[in-house]
Amino acid sequence: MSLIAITEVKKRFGDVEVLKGINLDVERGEVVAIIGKSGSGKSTLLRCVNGLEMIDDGSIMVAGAQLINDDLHLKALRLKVGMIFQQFNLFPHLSAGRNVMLSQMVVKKTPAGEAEAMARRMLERVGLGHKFDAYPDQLSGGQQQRVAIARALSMQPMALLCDEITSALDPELVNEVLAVVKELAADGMTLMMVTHEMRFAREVCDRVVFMHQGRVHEIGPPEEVFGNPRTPELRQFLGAQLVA
Ligand SMILES: Nc1ncnc2c1ncn2[C@@H]1O[C@H](COP(=O)(O)OP(=O)(O)OP(=O)(O)O)[C@@H](O)[C@H]1O
Repeated sequence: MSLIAITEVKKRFGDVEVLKGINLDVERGEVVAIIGKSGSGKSTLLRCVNGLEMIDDGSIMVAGAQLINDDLHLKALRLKVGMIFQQFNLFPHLSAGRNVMLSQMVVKKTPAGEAEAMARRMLERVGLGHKFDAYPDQLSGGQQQRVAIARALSMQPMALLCDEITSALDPELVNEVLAVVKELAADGMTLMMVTHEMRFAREVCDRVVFMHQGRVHEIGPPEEVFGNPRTPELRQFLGAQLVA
């Protein structure tokens, strides 16, 4: 059984249908990149998987459980599926360690001692074991994003959704964040990532989904999607990336 099963998912905002019947199964341990032009529906798809947006039609199953729009189900879902955003959303008045502890204590009711031990382990895992007491404004953007990754990992999710997590970073800080993601992938974490980092998608991902106008337009292993694009839309998109 797939860890994430997306079937005929439709989503509209007002009159505009943004997702027009998405089918996508993500297996345990699989790393899936989602690429496509601005406005093609990539973020909306991730947000639907995490229950941040409600779907209008179709179904999403995570670990065999149907995504249902009520508070209890959504809370359970968000424990299974972590999400990391372009903006790091750390609390500025809390240290890195406290930021990582907080969600465990609030959402999971983890006792402080246990949450601290987990925070130290997860900060270590993203290479920031020495920054437990540092405040966000004492950290670079790349370090802040790694704290956000540690925070998501501390909830022990079954899968992580990454929405353009390097887009707000200065170019020289992108690689340190991607290196962490690469390690997570090597450790077997299931990942769905919306990304503009084509080289990374090619190197690290098992499958690449090209979205176009709310549909999965092409899907396949990176060597196929990047090496042998079948549709003019994907060829044009990849061409524009090369020029950019
Ligand atoms: N909350 C919302 N209300 C109304 N329209 C929305 C909302 N969220 C997204 N949209 C619209 O849905 C479409 C798809 O947006 P989405 O953010 O999913 O695209 P994307 O492929 O992730 O683009 P980008 O690469 O620019 O982030 C866009 O036209 C956007 O304006």
